[in-house]
Amino acid sequence: MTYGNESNRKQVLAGAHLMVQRGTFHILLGPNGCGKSTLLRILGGLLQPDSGSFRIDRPCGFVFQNPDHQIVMPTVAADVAFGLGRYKLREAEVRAQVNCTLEMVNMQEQAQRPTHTLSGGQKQRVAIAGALAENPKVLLLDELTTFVDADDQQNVLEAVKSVVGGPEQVTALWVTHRLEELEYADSASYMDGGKIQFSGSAAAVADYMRSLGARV
Ligand SMILES: Nc1ncnc2c1ncn2[C@@H]1O[C@H](COP(=O)(O)OP(=O)(O)OP(=O)(O)O)[C@@H](O)[C@H]1O
Repeated sequence: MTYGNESNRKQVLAGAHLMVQRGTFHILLGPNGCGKSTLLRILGGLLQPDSGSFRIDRPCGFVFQNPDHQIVMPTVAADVAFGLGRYKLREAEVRAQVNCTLEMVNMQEQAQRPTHTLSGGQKQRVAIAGALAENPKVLLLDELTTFVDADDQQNVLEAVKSVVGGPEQVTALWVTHRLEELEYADSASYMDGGKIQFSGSAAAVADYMRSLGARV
């Protein structure tokens, strides 16, 4: 993947080979600027790569680092319902789907809350519920816990963990800088210089990170 034009080209991905098993929680780690978000955006169809290929289950739900870029409605329930507008569902069906997805992220008690009164982590869970409402096979989650406190971090991770797998075999690809989050993952990868440098179980990646001098 290359950004820029003829006079100012920047190659960001250089043969990033990533394989994630369906129905698992996979963490993607790597230093700032190594290309994690670019890879995620390509997988989510938000960016068109100039070469290479990939296969991914569809539909995919994408959740951004800053929930304020994703939450568009004044209340929690209205926001989760927003994306369902294009499916021509009956009102009762929308209500049922909203309730069900808010329960998945443990936000059912907050359905009528104004979204601007939520904490960062609660907003992330509303954004996740919005993505889940459309029954995605894959959740692409870009640094959701960067700006949240420890309690919210745990709540957001547990919300994602609880929807992974299951009868629908939902897969989560979670980009983060926070190494302690490896304990939630089934598997992980470390990316640097536009390439996947190492992939394996969460424990194997933790060992690899230690070998690079990280405290895990
Ligand atoms: N739209 C763009 N135009 C030009 N360069 C870009 C664009 N988006 C990203 N880049 C550059 O591509 C490189 C990879 O960015 P990317 O956001 O994919 O990295 P990242 O690993 O997710 O970084 P971080 O952990 O800091 O979010 C960076 O050098 C970034 O500045």
